[in-house]
Amino acid sequence: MVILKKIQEEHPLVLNLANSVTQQYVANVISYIGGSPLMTTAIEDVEELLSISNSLVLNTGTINEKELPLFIEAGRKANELGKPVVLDPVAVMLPYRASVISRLIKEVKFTVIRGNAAEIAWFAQSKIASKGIDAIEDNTNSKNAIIASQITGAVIVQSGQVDIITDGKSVLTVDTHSSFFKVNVGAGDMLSATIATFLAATTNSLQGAYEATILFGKAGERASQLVNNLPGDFIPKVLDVLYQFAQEQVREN
Ligand SMILES: Nc1ncnc2c1ncn2[C@@H]1O[C@H](COP(=O)(O)OP(=O)(O)OP(=O)(O)O)[C@@H](O)[C@H]1O
Ligand SMILES: Cc1ncsc1CCO
Ligand SMILES: [Mg+2]
Repeated sequence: MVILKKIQEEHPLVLNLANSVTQQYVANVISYIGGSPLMTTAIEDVEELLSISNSLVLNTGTINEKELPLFIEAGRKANELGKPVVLDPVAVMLPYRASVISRLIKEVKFTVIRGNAAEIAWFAQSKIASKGIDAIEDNTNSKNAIIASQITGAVIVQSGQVDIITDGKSVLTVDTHSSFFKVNVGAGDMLSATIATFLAATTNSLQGAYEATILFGKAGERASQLVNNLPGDFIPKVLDVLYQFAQEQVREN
């Protein structure tokens, strides 16, 4: 895990325009794996913060019309400064959100787009059954992810029972087995932030997204063994295991 080791040496700063539901989990996942999280909602602040950040996450889970200029400004400045940008397009299948993301992707070039099968299908101009933030059909097919990557120019991470990572040419998969990711709200937001932390420590976006997804999946598997068949302790256990994985890298240094 070369990139995880580099994160322990560099403690990259990851700037988040987060949703207002899962911010604490997102901040913690970045911190536990060795990064330094920072959240902002101020357009006045964003240029200064980006100049000291190593990557940016735009999570549109609770975005509104007033906040859209902040998201566009942050994404454009990150592009100008050559900092990687991850998009988490929460429930982009719903009409208002679709209009927001359409405007955002016109102005900002994304390094990685991470979403569930229904969200990624939207970028491929296709459709997968969904309800609100959730994909109902669990698509393990890479077709939409490949098309989405070719249309957007971003590396796509399509999360689900099997995670699919593609740059439109190569397709990598992560097939780990965790009991409680699906029911815990925010696991996807945490994965997006984990990916952004990895991108802050490598210039290889496909490999960075892949290694981040493996790490997160493995933490889920180990956490599943630590919980007593109930979901409430699952995310804290995932965070504990991620911390342990990161500390193993520190000890190896
Ligand atoms: N059916 C499943 N079985 C096992 N793991 C899953 C399953 N679906 C998703 N996951 C895992 O859950 C994590 C989050 O992915 P998911 O697709 O649920 O994101 P999401 O829908 O954006 O979640 P949220 O909106 O709650 O943040 C990933 O690590 C993924 O591998
Ligand atoms: C439940 C929910 N609603 C908007 S964002 C969010 C967290 C999952 O992304
Ligand atoms: Mg989500």
